[in-house]
Amino acid sequence: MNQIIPPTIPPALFAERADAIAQAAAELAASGWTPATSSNFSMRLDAEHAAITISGRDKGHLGRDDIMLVDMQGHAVGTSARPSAETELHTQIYRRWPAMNVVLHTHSRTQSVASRLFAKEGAVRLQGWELQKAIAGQTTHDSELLIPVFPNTQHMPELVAQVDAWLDAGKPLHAYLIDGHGIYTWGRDMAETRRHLEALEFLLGCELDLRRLSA
Ligand SMILES: CSC[C@@H](O)[C@@H](O)C(=O)COP(=O)(O)O
Ligand SMILES: [Zn+2]
Repeated sequence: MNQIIPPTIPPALFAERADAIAQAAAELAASGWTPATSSNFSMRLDAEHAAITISGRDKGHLGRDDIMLVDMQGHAVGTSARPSAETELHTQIYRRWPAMNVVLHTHSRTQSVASRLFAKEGAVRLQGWELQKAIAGQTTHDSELLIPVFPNTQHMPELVAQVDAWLDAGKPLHAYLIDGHGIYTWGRDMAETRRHLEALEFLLGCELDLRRLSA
């Protein structure tokens, strides 16, 4: 893949972010959270650009050549490669929150099953779990942490509009599920975003267990 890097972006920065994405993706894939080329990952490079996975690549075996540049409207920059089909969901996060620098999207079995089970209720309501405090800004297990479940669609502007509507209603958002699809979460850096993803995977698994055991 021939990636031309704009002069305002240090090539070493792109390489560092691409390596960080590839490493995180390999670890998440090893956990079985990225089956069959699913999932996508990105990191902000500056106010105008993000590095993101090229569409359709095996997320367990990414190299620098599998990561490309996009602008904050989700358009490819300096390459004819095709960015993730879900790029607009990443750039929406970067546009809305200048402090957010990483977006991770995975398709684990737990995330997928939870998204279907809780779709009718429109959200997973997390309360009483100590691990809620792994989410930035959450200080107690007593708070209610809502993870919305948005209907799936192949038309990204519809998904973007659903997320915008949630945020424009003033509701807090740290992550969302897409029905029958997977989870999106984000953070200020890779470590924080991985922590969010791991905590949510654990919490969704606990909620599924509770439903199963109380059935
Ligand atoms: C392989 S099915 C999953 C895809 O449709 C999509 O949801 C996904 O997560 C990966 O798409 P991609 O375009 O590779 O970023
Ligand atoms: Zn997906």
